[in-house]
Amino acid sequence: MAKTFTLADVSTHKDAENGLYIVIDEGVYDVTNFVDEHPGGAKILKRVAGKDASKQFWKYHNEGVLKKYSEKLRIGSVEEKAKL
Ligand code: HEM
Repeated sequence: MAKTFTLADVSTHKDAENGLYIVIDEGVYDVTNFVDEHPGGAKILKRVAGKDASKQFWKYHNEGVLKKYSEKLRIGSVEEKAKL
């Protein structure tokens, strides 16, 4: 969890081969193994892989969802954002 990523690092993880990472606020989440169980569907998650999906995430979920899944999916923080 202590790992820090740049947005450029995250952007290289946008397909099954390299894994699917998404950014929500200052957190980086590895959703590679979660896409197929995502209640909102795999397609919508794959579309934002490698990107900052904070805006989309907060449109459809609340804090409770993030808390519940953080332990399983969060792999680190975004370097640029951690400094803000
Ligand atoms: C770590 C990332 C994510 C997790 C853990 C997650 C988890 C969930 C869960 C548990 C639900 C079921 C509804 C609920 O309990 O609120 C859901 C629904 C949904 N999610 Fe996600 N989600 C993630 C990212 C995203 C992103 C990035 C998008 C959009 C690009 C998205 C779009 C949706 C949509 C459209 C629904 C259905 C909402 C509805 O039926 O009203 N999700 N997600």
